[in-house]
Amino acid sequence: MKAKDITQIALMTAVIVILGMFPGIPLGFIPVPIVLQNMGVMLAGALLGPKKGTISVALFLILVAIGMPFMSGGNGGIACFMSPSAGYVIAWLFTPLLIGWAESRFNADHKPVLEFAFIWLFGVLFIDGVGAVWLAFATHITIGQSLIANLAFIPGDSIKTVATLLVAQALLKNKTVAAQLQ
Ligand SMILES: O=C(O)CCCC[C@@H]1SC[C@@H]2NC(=O)N[C@@H]21
Repeated sequence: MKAKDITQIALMTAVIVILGMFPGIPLGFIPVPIVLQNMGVMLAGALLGPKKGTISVALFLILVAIGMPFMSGGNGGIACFMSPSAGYVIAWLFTPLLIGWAESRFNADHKPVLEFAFIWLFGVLFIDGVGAVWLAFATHITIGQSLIANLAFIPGDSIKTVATLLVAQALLKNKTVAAQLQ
């Protein structure tokens, strides 16, 4: 791995940390807040691809696991992987892999409609689905109830998908940036 790859990974991890500085918005009816951090995870897949994107999210999760207060609201530590939100956080690790794989396999020229579809499928539906199943077990509600409650995340997460797409498309349009990201 080259120095530029390590720099890109570290920068993406920093972006996810910075997005965690925005406090979560509690929903009240489930113990999972609306956060911005999942947008960083989408961006990791859309910009860095499956390998570097996954490493950047893994690095973020390792920092959280060893106690860095990098989750929304300043949370950190191994408890973050056992809380009612843990399903989402664990799904974050696989999201860049899925988005990056789908993009490189089916959308190498970054057509916006397809890119939106892949980010939404793996950055919204996948994360919210895994998170909902874990949440059901953690809070002793049915999976159906949990899935219905999770619908509350879909509008905001869809807006984050559009924002991710716009940032990724703008950066990849620049030939120098695109060449660096290869
Ligand atoms: O800070 C945490 O403990 C993790 C919060 C996870 C929040 C999830 S990510 C997907 C969905 N969209 C949101 O805005 N919030 C939830």
